[in-house]
Amino acid sequence: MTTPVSLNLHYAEPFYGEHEWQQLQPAVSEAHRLLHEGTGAGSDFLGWMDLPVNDDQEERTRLENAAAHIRAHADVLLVIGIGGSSLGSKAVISALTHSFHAYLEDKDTPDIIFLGEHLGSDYTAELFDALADKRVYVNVISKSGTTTEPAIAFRFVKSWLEDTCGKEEAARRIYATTDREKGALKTLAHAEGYETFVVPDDVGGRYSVFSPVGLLPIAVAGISISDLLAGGAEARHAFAAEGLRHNPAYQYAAFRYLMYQKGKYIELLSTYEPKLTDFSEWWKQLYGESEGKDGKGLFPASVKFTTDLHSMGQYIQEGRRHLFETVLHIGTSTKEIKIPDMSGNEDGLNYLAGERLHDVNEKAYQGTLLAHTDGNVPNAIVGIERLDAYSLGALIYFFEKACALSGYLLGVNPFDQPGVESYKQNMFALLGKPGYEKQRAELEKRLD
Ligand SMILES: O=P(O)(O)OC[C@H]1O[C@](O)(CO)[C@@H](O)[C@@H]1O
Repeated sequence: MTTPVSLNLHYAEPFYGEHEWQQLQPAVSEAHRLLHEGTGAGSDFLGWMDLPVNDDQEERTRLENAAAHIRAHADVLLVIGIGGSSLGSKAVISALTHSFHAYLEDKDTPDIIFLGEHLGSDYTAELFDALADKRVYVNVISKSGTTTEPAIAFRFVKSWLEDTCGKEEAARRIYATTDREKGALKTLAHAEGYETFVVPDDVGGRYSVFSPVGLLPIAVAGISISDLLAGGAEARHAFAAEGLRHNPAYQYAAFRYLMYQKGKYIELLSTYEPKLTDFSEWWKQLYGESEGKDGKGLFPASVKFTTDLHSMGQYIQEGRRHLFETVLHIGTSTKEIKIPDMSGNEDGLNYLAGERLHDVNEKAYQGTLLAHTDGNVPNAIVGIERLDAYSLGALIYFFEKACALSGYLLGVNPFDQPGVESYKQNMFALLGKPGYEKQRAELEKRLD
C-alpha cells in the first residue's frame, strides 16, 4: 500500500539549505527516541500512539451498538464538549458528511449539533427553539468532567430533556464520555444511570480522536470508524521510521522547526475545501496547545481558500514576511460538478464551460502556490488522495505524530497545557466561586 499522506517540500526548498536539513537528523533521532521509548516530558500521555490498533473488541462493539441505536432513534445528536473533546469529531464529521445534511429531507443519520464550546448566550437560547418536536439524544464529553463550558451546556440540556421527555427517558438518551473513575461527570453519570464510555488515562484531549471521544459521534454520523482507524493504523506504520529521509511526518516537523529558526513564526494551514474548515480548527488546537509554552512555539493559524485570498491574501502576498504555509491538498473530489455553458457568454467565462469545478480549484491552488512562494512565503504541501475515512484517519495520525516530534524538537512538553488555567482561575474568581474571594477583590479593582 502506498503512503496514505504525502509531503511535498519542493516549494519550500529554496528557503533552506540541504546542510541545514542534514544537521537536524541527530535532534530528530533524539526526539524519536524520547517518543518511542516513552522517556520524554509528558510520557504518561502516549496512549494516542496505539489507539488506531486498540483491540478492545468488547468496548468497540458496545460503542457501535450505541451509535446504531442513536442513529435509529434520534433526529438530533447534541455533542457537548470543548477543545479536544469536540474538535476531532467535528473535523471528521464536517469533512465526510453532506455539507447540507441539516437541510436534506431524506436522511438516515441524525443531525449533529455541537454545544458547550463557548458561553454564547443567544446561540444557546436559540438552539432550544430549533429542538422543539425533535427526538434529541446527547453525548456529553469531558475528560476532566469539570470543564465549565460543557458543564453549563449540559445543565441546560439535561433540564430541557427531562422536562420534555421525563427523567427516565432522558437518562436513556444521554451518553457520557469521561474518565474511567473520577470527575464530576463520572459521578453524575453513575448517579443518573447514563451509559458511559472511557477517555483513557494516557490520552490527552487533543490526541483523543481515535478514542470513544471522537469515535461515538463519528459513528453516529454514519462514518466507518473501521476505515478511519485503518487509516490511522496505516499511518502509524508508515510514519514510524527514525530517519528523516524515510518519514514524511518527521520531515514536516523538521521543516516547521527550520522555519521557526528562520523567524517564520506563523504557520498558516491553507485549505481549498470548505469541508476542511473544522479540520483546521482541530489542527490549531493540536499545535497551539502542544507547542505554545515556555515563551516558544509557532503560532498556528488557518486560511480558507479561495475565500480568504480575497481578504487575507493581500497580507500573505505582501505583508510582514514571518509566515510560512502548509497547504492541505486533496487529490480528487468525490462528486463531479461541471461549469455550465452560457449562451451569450456575458461573463466571458465560456472558456471554462464543461470544466470540472475541482480542476478550476486546482488551478487556483497552483497559481496561489507560485504567487506565495514568489512573495517569499515558503509552502509545504501535505496531500491525501481523496476525502474519505481512511485517508482522513491517516492524516490525523500524520499530524499527531509530527506534532509530538515537533514539541520535543522545540524542547517543550507536547502533552500538557498549563497556560489554559489562567483565564479559568480569573473567571472562577470573577464569578464568585467559593474559595476565590481574595482573587476576586484584586481582579475587580483592575477592571474598569
Ligand atoms: O475534556 P475536558 O476535560 O472537558 O477538557 C476539554 C479541553 O479543555 C482543555 O483542558 C483546555 O481548557 C483542553 O486541553 C481540553 O481539550
